[in-house]
Amino acid sequence: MIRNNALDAALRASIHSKERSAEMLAAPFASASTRLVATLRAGGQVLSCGNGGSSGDAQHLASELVNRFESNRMALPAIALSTDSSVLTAIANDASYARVFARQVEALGKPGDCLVAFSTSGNSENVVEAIRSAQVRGMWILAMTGRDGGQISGLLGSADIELRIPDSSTARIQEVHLVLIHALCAEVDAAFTETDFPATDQTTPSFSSKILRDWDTLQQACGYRRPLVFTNGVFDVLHRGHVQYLAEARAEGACLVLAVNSDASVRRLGKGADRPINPEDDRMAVLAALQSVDFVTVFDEDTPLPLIQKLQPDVLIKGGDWPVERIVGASAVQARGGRVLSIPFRHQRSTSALLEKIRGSRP
Ligand SMILES: O=C(CO)[C@@H](O)[C@H](O)[C@H](O)[C@H](O)COP(=O)(O)O
Ligand SMILES: [Zn+2]
Repeated sequence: MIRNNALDAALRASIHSKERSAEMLAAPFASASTRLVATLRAGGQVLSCGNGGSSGDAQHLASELVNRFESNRMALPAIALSTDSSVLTAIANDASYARVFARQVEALGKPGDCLVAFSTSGNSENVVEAIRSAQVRGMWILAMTGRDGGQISGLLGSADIELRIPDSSTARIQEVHLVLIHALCAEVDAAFTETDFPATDQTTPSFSSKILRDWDTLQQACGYRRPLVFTNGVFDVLHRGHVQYLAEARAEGACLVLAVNSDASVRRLGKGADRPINPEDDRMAVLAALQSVDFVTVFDEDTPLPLIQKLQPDVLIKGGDWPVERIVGASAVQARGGRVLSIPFRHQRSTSALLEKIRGSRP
């Protein structure tokens, strides 16, 4: 058998690097794949970037998300930021090469999206700048690094994930990055099977899957989808004011959880003997059909405080009739650095007024 020493050495070194990575990256890889799937399920997109061989990796990942990896599934949104030479040359020429990815993140990134940042040294300035811009926009970072993780490692926050290859050779690090790309894509393929997304509706999961009564299940489903927005209410007879307010609430983050008062808890509010008009199952079904609502749940307590404490939302929202200081759970959310908003009503509508009108028109 003829062997080539250079090839043997490269293959041996690559295998060694892959074996060490298998030992060290199992846990962060599991978090990264779970989080990537959750991001895509929430309608978030993936932006990817890197230089040289890593720009190829960024493109490789995006192509397999947009098209497919090994099995048929819906198309998924991903853009490699190293592909448009007009955009790249304009930014590099008018600003600087350090800004080529950051500027595109500012143009395309939305809260809850993922930036996959490839850098074997962890020090490429344009990748570092892209990470900073993505963090400002409420995106999370999946950093694919090597060596000691460089500057990138120090920039990452608690919401970010680093897959750092334990090697010091750029080539070996890139070789393991490619294995990670394929392993991530296999997890994405498995999560987005044709069964989950039937051919008749390839983009919208069925609305009944948004109704999660069990708070543990809800916490698992939305825990990674941050910034997480929470609101609550009775929502007995849905009207235009509700729809507008929920759309504005959703725009504040990457996922909106809506908790409705149970029928028993509505009765305790003393709105009238015949309230709620619509039982909780019906109210939840109608709300789950709204595009702005990611999950609907129910609470039986007098206030949603226990649920807010469990989910730890980043943004807590009520309608404009609630001043911030009276919003239940406000101090718990603010203590974690979250925001509490009272969204002014743009349409003066109320369920009680609607009901009076209907009753008044009875023959
Ligand atoms: O592919 C290779 C080396 O294998 C090179 O093109 C390499 O990617 C370039 O030198 C990059 O500029 C290195 O950047 P980084 O990995 O340190 O961020
Ligand atoms: Zn290379």
